[in-house]
Amino acid sequence: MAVYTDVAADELADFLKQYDLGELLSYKGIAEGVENSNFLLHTSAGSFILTLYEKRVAKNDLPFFLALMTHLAEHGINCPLPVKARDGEALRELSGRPAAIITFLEGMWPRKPNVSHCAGVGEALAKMHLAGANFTIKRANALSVSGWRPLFDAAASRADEVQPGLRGFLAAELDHLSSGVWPTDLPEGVIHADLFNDNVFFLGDRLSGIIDFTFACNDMLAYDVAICLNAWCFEPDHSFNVTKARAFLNAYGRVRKLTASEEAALPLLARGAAIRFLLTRLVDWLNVPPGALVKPKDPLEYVRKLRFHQSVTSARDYGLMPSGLVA
Ligand SMILES: Nc1ncnc2c1ncn2[C@@H]1O[C@H](COP(=O)(O)OP(=O)(O)O)[C@@H](O)[C@H]1O
Ligand SMILES: N[C@@H](CCOP(=O)(O)O)C(=O)O
Repeated sequence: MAVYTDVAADELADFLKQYDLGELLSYKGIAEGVENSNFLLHTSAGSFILTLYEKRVAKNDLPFFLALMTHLAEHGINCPLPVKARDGEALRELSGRPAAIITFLEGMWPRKPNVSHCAGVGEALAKMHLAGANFTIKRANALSVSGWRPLFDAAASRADEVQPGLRGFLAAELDHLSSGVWPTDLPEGVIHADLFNDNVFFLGDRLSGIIDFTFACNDMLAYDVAICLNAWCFEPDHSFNVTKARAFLNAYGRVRKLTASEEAALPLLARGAAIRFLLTRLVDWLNVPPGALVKPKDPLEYVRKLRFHQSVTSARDYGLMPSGLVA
């Protein structure tokens, strides 16, 4: 459960007086997520999600996330909407943390994603990329290449406790990715940057919405594709499932076709995406705050994924044909 900061019932009832959300009927901490503290609220006006933003979220970035959700919702993407208080502001403070209430989205995230889920995600990601095209607020990706070294430095001295040799493995990969090979000329736009299965809701097999924009930023669109290849196209035993990758890439390409340069860069972008999640997971694994109700995610899952991407020689290995057509 990710609840780093608890909220007392009377404090929450007071907080809600700033909104037109009626009376608080019940609330509970949400047993999922690792980044922020989330609560499910039931009020006489309906169900809502209250988020208290924690460690990795800079307060200055919150207007970006909240405005982005509003923008995407206005452009046909089903995502939560920030709820404004009576003064017109959605961003507030609670228990010493920046806080916001967003609308509740119906659906369930898939515990065992199948090929059809992967296709749904490909289509939704491409639609989100197109919908974000005219969003004017900018936010740099704090967790791109230059953000990885500080994470490595924070974890390096204890990395070998998690797996012998991990420190050297990470150092070599970081050296490679920061040696000038990282692409700089691919199409950019607003990316979600964390579109994992617990951030995509389905009703049956139909994708019903996307949540959790707290890593969203401006970066290469194909980097978002690479993140999803990591998050959606491996099996529980960490073997790569090319059928899922093909379904995902095919569905993405039907909405927004990847350029030849984006396709060629996919193996490298997938390595970058793998080390990014490996590093944040490793830091979190080694630093669980005392008393926090959180289940840190396994960093070693990403060692295996990264090794796979290191063995990839072209986007063909992800199910793409050289022409850009899908097999
Ligand atoms: N708008 C929403 N509607 C319904 N459930 C939500 C919503 N936002 C978050 N949740 C629930 O809370 C969990 C954690 O949210 P998430 O945003 O992923 O956490 P974190 O802030 O830690 O990244 C989700 O897996 C989901 O169960
Ligand atoms: N997706 C990240 C963890 C952060 O995401 P959350 O939405 O589960 O809080 C990972 O898998 O490492």
